[in-house]
Amino acid sequence: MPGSYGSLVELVVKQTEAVQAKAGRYENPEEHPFFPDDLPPSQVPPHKYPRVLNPAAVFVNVNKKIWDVYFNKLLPLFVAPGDDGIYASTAARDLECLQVLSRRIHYGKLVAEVKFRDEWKHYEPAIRARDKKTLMDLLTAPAVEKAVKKRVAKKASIFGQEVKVGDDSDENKAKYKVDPAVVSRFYGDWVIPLTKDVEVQYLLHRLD
Ligand SMILES: O=C(O)C(=O)C[C@]1(C(=O)O)C=C[C@@H](O)C=C1
Repeated sequence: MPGSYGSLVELVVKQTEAVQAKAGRYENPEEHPFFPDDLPPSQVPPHKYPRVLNPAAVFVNVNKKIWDVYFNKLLPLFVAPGDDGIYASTAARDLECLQVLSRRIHYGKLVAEVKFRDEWKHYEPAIRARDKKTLMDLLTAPAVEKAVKKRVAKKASIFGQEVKVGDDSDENKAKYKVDPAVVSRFYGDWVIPLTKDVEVQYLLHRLD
């Protein structure tokens, strides 16, 4: 792309984020911009979001990593190679996917806050010692991770199933838009680890 935007998707994301910032999107602590520099201020009356997190939470933003993982790890797992030329619609879908992933991963802040409140006696010394490994061990729940991976595979097989009528030969053979095993693997390899990364980063600032 000519100008300073780099790729077309960067142009679409930057410009859309600027419009959404004016509409107050990033006043919501659950939303994180991919290009936080130079965003215009909100032009809508402020909404009173409940203050649940430590204010330092605003400094935790792993969207750079999410961007890299989305384009370089996730898309190659299931997107057919080639060029259909429909760039604007594709970039719009990319932005939707990126925003959903970002919201899910940054929910780690809220999860970490709940864990801290439940078990602050264990978390506090590790935070003061800036002991990332202990924090990671404390917040990790392998059984929950296993259940999450199973659940997303099931959801992908239910909601991502191609619906066919009148083709009896194929009736019993489900076809999926995205292989459920790929979704499960993507969660195990990237979504959950990035969520945990957010949790640790947030906890390190929890006593600021
Ligand atoms: O549910 C939790 O306890 C979380 O911290 C979230 C999550 C996840 O990303 O799904 C991350 C870490 C845990 O090991 C289990 C699950």
